[in-house]
This record gives sequence, C-alpha cells and structure tokens, in this order.
Amino acid sequence: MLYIVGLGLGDERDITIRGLDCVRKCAKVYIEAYTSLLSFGLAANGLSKLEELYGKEIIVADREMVEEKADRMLDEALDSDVAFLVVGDPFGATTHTDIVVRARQMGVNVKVVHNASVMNAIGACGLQLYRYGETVSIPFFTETWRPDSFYVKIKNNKQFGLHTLCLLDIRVKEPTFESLCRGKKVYEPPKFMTINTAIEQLLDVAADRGESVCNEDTLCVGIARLGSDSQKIVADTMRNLRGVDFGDPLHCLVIVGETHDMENQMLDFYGNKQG
Ligand SMILES: C[S@@+](CC[C@H](N)C(=O)[O-])C[C@H]1O[C@@H](n2cnc3c(N)ncnc32)[C@H](O)[C@@H]1O
Repeated sequence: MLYIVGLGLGDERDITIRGLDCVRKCAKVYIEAYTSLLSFGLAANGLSKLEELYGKEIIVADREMVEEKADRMLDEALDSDVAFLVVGDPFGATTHTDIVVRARQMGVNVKVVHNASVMNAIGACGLQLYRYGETVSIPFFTETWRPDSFYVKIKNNKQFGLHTLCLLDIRVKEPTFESLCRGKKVYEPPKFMTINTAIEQLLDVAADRGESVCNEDTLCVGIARLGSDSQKIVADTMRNLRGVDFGDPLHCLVIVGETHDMENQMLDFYGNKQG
C-alpha cells in the first residue's frame, strides 16, 4: 500500500492523527522535498524534528527521484506499506496526481490522507474561495526566457471579476548550465520567488504588452508562510507591496477581483500598516 500523507502548512505537528498512524505503520517513509520544502524548515533541522516526532527515519525524495525514479518507491509499495509525505495536501501540486496515476497503473493500492493546502488556506486573507478564477504559476524570468501565459489567465479572471491566486516559482536542485555542458551536474543553491519579484515581473509583462490588467494601482494581497506562526498577510496596491519585506519563503500573491463588503472588511484588517 502507498499512503500519500498531507502534512499541512504550519510545522511538523500539523500532521493528522490518521496521517501519523499511517507513517508509524509503514516500512519506509519518503518526503517530497521540492514543492514546499522551506515552510517546514527542512533545510535546517526540520527533518530531524519530523523524524523525532514521527518515530521513523525519513528519506528525502527530490524532484529527480519523484519524477524519474518513483518506480522504485512504487515497487516497494507493491508488497509493503510505504508512506510518501507531502507538505500541504497531496493534491495541492500536479506532480502528486501523477504519482497516483502511475501507482494505479502498476497495481499499487493507494490511500490518501488529506490536509490543509495553500489552495484552501488562502481563505485566511478574507477573499472568498468561491470567487477565485484559475490559479496561475509565475516562473522566474531569465535574460532570454520570459513566458507570460499567466498574464492572459489573470486577464480572463479579471473579466469575470474573479480573484487570482499566483503561486510563485521554487527552484530546488537545478543543475547549473555550465555543469550540464561539462556532463557532471553541479547544483544551484535553492531559489524561492518573493512577492516583490512577482510584482516586478507582472508590471514588466503589463508594460511589454501595453495593457493594464495589472498596474501600480492594482490591489493585491501578499501572503508569506501561510499557516505558520510567522504568517504575514498584507493587502495593498502593487506599488506599495513592492517595498514590503515579507521575510522568509514561501510566498504567494493574490490579485484582487471584484469584492463584496465582507471581503473589503477583511482586506482593511490586512491593510498595509507600513506603506
Ligand atoms: C506547487 S504549490 C505546492 C502546494 C502544496 N503542496 C500545498 O498543498 O499547499 C507551491 C507554491 O505554493 C505557494 N505556497 C505553498 N505553501 C505556502 C505557504 N505556506 N505560504 C505561502 N505560499 C505558499 C508558493 O507560492 C509555492 O511556490
């Protein structure tokens, strides 16, 4: 059996009792370490805290392992109990749906234990979950690569008065270009997009396109470390949010659509006290 267990967003104690029962009975425990790594401080001593609380050794599965070598984990799950831990909810990232499909194709039984995800905890900022359009992902721009399909989606959402949740790029275990040329991989340090960079990129795309789906006066909500004790939520215009220090990752951004009275009251509560 493969147990895919959501860990939630806060810290190692956010696992559910059902999730913990699964982990404790499994022969092997893997943790996905690239879609939401830092929220659990896994880069520091977070992993040993997890191992201590769960009473199990935990194997860190990086992107390569999950996307290319998952068959080994799935083979093990054919004749023993294996847990795959995911920060947030198992279905909060598309990769994990892929694992479920591959497991079912191999005849592996799968059980999912749900938990809070950025996709629903975002309700904390006061904008109603029912009034969001398509979620977008904003990738890091490079000198030569500036994909902007997210912009059209934001435009479509805005046309219907809907809010847009923007998930921001995470780069973990990316090989350097030079090392790829030399045939021996050396990895870049992990990179997490900040709300400030996301806003810069959004304003750049708007300027390139000569459209003002987003401009300096667009109302947004910046959210950092959602669900943790140090969560920070600030609602303000892009102009003002650009200068706010949101601190450590992970960050995401909501572009506000049409709002109702209750939503406005919540946004006032998160109004930028620094800007
Ligand atoms: C692919 S999603 C992973 C979602 C995760 N599996 C879940 O269910 O919440 C990763 C992106 O979501 C956003 N995100 C995830 N957790 C967050 C948090 N606690 N606070 C703010 N943003 C978060 C960040 O923009 C991050 O790059």
